[in-house]
Amino acid sequence: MCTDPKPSRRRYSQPHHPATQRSRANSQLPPITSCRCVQKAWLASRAIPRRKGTYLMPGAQRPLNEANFKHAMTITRECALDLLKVLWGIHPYRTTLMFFLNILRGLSPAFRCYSQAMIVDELQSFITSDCFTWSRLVRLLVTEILRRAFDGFLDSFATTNERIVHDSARFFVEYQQVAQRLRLDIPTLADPHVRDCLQESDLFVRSFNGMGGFGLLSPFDFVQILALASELVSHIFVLLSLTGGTAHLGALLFSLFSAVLPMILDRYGLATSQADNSYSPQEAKTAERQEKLRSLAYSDVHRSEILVFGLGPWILSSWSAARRAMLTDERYSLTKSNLPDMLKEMNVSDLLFALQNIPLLLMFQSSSVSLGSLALYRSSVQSVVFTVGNLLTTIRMAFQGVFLMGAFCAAMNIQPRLDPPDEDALKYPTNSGGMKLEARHLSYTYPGSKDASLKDINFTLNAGESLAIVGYNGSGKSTLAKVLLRTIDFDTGELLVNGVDIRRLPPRDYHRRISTVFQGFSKFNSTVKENVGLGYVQKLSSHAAIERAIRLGGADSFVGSLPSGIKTKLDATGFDYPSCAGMNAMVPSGFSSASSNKIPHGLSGGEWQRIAVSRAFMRAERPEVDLLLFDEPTSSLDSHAQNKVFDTIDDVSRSSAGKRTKTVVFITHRLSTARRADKIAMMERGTITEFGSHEELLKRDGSYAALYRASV
Ligand SMILES: Nc1ncnc2c1ncn2[C@@H]1O[C@H](COP(=O)(O)OP(=O)(O)OP(=O)(O)O)[C@@H](O)[C@H]1O
Repeated sequence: MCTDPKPSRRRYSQPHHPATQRSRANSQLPPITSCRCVQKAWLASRAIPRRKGTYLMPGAQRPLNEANFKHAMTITRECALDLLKVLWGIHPYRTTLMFFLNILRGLSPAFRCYSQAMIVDELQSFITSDCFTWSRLVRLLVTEILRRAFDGFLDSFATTNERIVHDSARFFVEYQQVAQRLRLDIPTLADPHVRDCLQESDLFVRSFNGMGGFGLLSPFDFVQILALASELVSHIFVLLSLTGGTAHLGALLFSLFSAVLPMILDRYGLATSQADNSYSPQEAKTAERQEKLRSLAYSDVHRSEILVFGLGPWILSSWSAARRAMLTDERYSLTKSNLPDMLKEMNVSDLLFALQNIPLLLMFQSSSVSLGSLALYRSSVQSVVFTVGNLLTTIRMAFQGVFLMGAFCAAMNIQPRLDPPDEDALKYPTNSGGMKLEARHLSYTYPGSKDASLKDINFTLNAGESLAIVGYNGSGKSTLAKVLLRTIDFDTGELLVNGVDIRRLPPRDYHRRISTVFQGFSKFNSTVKENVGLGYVQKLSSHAAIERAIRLGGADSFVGSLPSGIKTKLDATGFDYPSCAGMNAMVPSGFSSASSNKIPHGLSGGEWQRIAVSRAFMRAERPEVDLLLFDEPTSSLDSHAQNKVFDTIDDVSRSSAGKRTKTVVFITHRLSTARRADKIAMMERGTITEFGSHEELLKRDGSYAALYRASV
């Protein structure tokens, strides 16, 4: 796996001992294992033999072979017990109770059979002999009723208890999973193994639904094995007490064999259902494509483009090609006739099951045998066969569950790649007057790309200076912005922030010092208030702060006229509803304005951009913010609005005395705006070819001067 956890490092703070379950669940997971062997075992279990570099799809069943058995053992040894201990710690009493109740539940079927056999015996003696007593029959019936009542009570109590344990455990693991997802940065998430690991970890989290929900087993479901084992032991005990001869023992072994036989066939690759294993990466791709095309056909978001570009027939034919390919594959695997299928056709298990009646005949020959004993014998044999089958299935599911658990443990140990190791981490070096940036020979190639998007970038931007990055499309401006924002790393070179290597600054701390507008900014399907307030969540409930940010971003001009002002819900997709205006017209006249206000309101491109700029201003004025980085913040705005935004950026970056207190970097294609900056970086083919003030670059009469002349 691509991550490089250092075993010596403590990754999670130890949970304190909170009194409530909620705070326990909110605490961080103590380190389960930092052993790389879990990651290695998990990854190795996914490798497809003889196809180097190819892996099973996330969630696919691991073949039951020796290598995987060893991997399962490693995972169990390294993380199962630790994880169970952590989960047990959430509800120690209830979890212990759950274990006992499951064993008790396992014993109850044998008691049931025994009790019913006694009633049958009593009835038999009523019909055939005179040693029958009513009082004994009534006693047996009352005992049976009480037993049933107790069974019912035990069952509902055990189920409720189990649900409480599972729910808390589920919340706990879900919480860890979400927290870990939020910790991970873009380069880490770009790794396909990390994504697969998180996906399998998600499946593990979902398994906490109780009793094999989603067909998966959570560690708590392992108690099922205990319950089944105790059920098996109790039935065997009943059988042994009923029979003694070797003929009966032989029949018993025969019964067990009949239950185990299908699993043996399976073990040697003669299984009848290999669906998951035969799901090759190519088939998975076809399935994914089919699903994507189906979603496209159903999508409202892309409806306009589908209509205007006439994509309907293409979607339909592509979908049907993918679907047909899948159906053909499925049909092919179904028609493949082999030995197990033939054995299945012959219903071997049923045949063996029929033979189990032989000892019944043997018993019948014995004159002393009672009807109840026969019934008890018959039901016990059937229960043994059924329980052995269940036990083997549960063990197989548990075997698969171990790998999902391994994925969870491995996922919890993934380190965000941009986080510096604890021993190297430095605090952000504060600097009055903004952030000083020094780039030395920076280069970067996107994963999977052949060409570098950044090549040998060099510049120095002093604290409080402003820099405009200009250049042709695809010249690397946004990539440089991402590097400066520390959302991606660089391959070679050095980037100093206030004299300190940016790689030694924890990104979370560094990001507190920045406010930004991304080129492809987010549009949240929420209210104006939240769309803006998310720029500084600490002030999300402050009306005044949000209104100020809206004013600074120039969004007040239209927000005031929205149906519910800043509480208006915005339609982020733009096309999710037939049309907001249309919808308003469709609302029956009797509807109150309140209900029509619930319909998300659409915005124009420029209006959305003002919302994004307002979001950046929500945080930009904070004293801890040293860098304002705006990637084409005004590309959709008219010239007047554009100037206003840049005037505001200038105001916000200065103290009340007019001194620059924040460094400003902005990317723009409008060179009339770029000339406002102290420095301009002209980018071409991934590198800065010219750097200096507007006047200096004009004097130089190079690419910038040519671009400037072309634009004015
Ligand atoms: N995620 C990515 N994966 C691979 N290559 C990428 C990725 N993003 C950008 N690139 C490539 O990197 C190069 C620089 O892209 P970048 O977005 O930085 O250009 P830009 O100067 O901001 O362009 P524009 O002016 O059009 O916004 C381009 O060749 C682009 O194709």
